[in-house]
Amino acid sequence: MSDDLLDVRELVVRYGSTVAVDRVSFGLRAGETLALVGPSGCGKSSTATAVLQLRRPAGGEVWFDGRELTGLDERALRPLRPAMQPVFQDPYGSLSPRRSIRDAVAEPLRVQGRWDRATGPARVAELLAVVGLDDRVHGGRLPHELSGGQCQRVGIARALASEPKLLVLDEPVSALDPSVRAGVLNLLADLQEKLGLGFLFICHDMALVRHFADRTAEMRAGRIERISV
Ligand SMILES: Nc1ncnc2c1ncn2[C@@H]1O[C@H](COP(=O)(O)OP(=O)(O)OP(=O)(O)O)[C@@H](O)[C@H]1O
Repeated sequence: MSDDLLDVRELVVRYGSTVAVDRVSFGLRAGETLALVGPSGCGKSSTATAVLQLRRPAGGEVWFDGRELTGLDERALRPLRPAMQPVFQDPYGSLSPRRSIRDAVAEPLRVQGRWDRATGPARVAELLAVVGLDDRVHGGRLPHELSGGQCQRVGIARALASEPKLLVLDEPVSALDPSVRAGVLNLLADLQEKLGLGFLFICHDMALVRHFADRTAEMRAGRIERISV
């Protein structure tokens, strides 16, 4: 075990006979951003979903916050899952189209048994405020009544509701208008500084990665070729 928040060792992901991730290893400290970059199909998203244990890896180890996850069954994983949260590329696709923004942010609290009728609504308003949205203005709206950038902020608020230590950001601004990308990235950077979050940041835009990441892991054909600072 290392001091890293996340320590991935020799990770292997297979789809049938396709080896999508081939013995990938990296570490990530609290408060750090590690970018995963590389051409389409090189295995970035497969690495992310295997780290999150959304798809169980075929081999290797994933140490998260001092626990090895690949050996745990679903029941043992359940209490650990809130601490590692994904934020996906498509802000609308991550939200239920018929559920209000307020409900979307409240859902993780309810699912995790942390909803309190007295304090829950204020907690939701607080989470929306953290991501720059106003519960009174935006809380009652449906996802299609928000902009892409605002929707992605809701996705981030939902992730924060679980009080995570790690965010796995899979192309979080790629679907957004260039004019709103910087705002969302600045928000993420502020949150990281305030909360000490670790970010595994999947991105294909090298200019953005250079600006945003502490270290960059370059993937090709399922393998990490190098990790640079
Ligand atoms: N559900 C799946 N079933 C079969 N093969 C898959 C599946 N998901 C991914 N693959 C394959 O695994 C390899 C890695 O895909 P992955 O989506 O992880 O790459 P990526 O680097 O994230 O690509 P992109 O940048 O285009 O999202 C590719 O060859 C892909 O075709």
